[in-house]
Amino acid sequence: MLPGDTNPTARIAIVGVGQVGAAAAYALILGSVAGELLLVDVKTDWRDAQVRDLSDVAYSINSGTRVRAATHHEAGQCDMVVITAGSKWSIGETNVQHTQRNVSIMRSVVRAMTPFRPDTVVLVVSNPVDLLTSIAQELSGLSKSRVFGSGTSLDSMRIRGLLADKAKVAADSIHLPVLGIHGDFQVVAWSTATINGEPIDKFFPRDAFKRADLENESKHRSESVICAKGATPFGLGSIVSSICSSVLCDKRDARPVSHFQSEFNCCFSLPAILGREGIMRTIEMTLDSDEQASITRSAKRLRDTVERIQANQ
Ligand SMILES: NC(=O)c1ccc[n+]([C@@H]2O[C@H](COP(=O)([O-])OP(=O)(O)OC[C@H]3O[C@@H](n4cnc5c(N)ncnc54)[C@H](O)[C@@H]3O)[C@@H](O)[C@H]2O)c1
Repeated sequence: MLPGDTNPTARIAIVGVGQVGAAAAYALILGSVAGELLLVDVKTDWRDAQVRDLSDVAYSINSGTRVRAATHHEAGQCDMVVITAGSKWSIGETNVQHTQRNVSIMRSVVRAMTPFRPDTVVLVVSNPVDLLTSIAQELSGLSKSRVFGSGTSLDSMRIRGLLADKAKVAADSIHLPVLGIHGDFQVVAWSTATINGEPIDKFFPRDAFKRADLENESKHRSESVICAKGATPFGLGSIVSSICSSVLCDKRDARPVSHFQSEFNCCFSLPAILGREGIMRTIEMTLDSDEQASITRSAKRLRDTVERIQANQ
């Protein structure tokens, strides 16, 4: 990391130091993104073991980040809080039951941290990320711009990498965001795709490859990794670290993240500028009519689910 990527006076808390939380901590320590990293988990023996293991990483590279155990309340007083608390799917559990369990974990995590320091920025990573971001935002008492979710950041990074491999160019010469609700209904914004600043159709003839194949590879890669090893910690861990750096160093860079959309009264991913106050602004995009209709359909479904859950709380 470069000096402009770190903020030595900042404190970050990670709530839920399972596989994803620990990978995020590892990436944050390697990058010395903040001066102090507070780890929180309901399993306190587990949390303390993660503190000892990750402290060794900090010592081994002379990191500017120190690691310690903390409570939920202390987490709510940090500059930034990353929520990776969740539960794994159990055999026999339906999707609805699993979602309800994660909603109830998110409620208890957010309630245990309130009142938050008013300038805290909260990054929600736990799934289903758009639903849980919408719920955390409502319960936190923070301004809407200060609570956002990782959303489709990993999906966008992944499809950009896959397309870069095909085009034999660097990944950062590709613009191809994945937008909407993370998961089955996310939308790849092909109509906006560019390679080296030129529309994708100028680079690749339309029949050069099947776009649906690339989308499916990107969408289903997490499932295949989870089937084989139980979690997808590393990709997301490194994205969490770079999002924290964008916020704490007030970088004002653009990323597709899940944030509040007033038209739908819930959170989902559109590109946004990130800075010290969280979401600084949404970037307006002109999508084609199919892409827009697909996002609108799934956003309305999410809004109905959020309203149903809020009515039953
Ligand atoms: N948004 C994405 O792209 C994406 C990608 C991968 C994983 N995830 C999500 O990240 C979350 C974590 O995944 P994981 O593989 O690390 O799971 P994990 O089971 O390994 O870790 C979850 C941790 O949360 C802790 N926890 C549970 N309730 C808590 C509470 N109330 N307070 C504090 N800690 C609590 C558990 O003790 C556990 O250590 C899951 O919801 C997963 O679906 C999201």
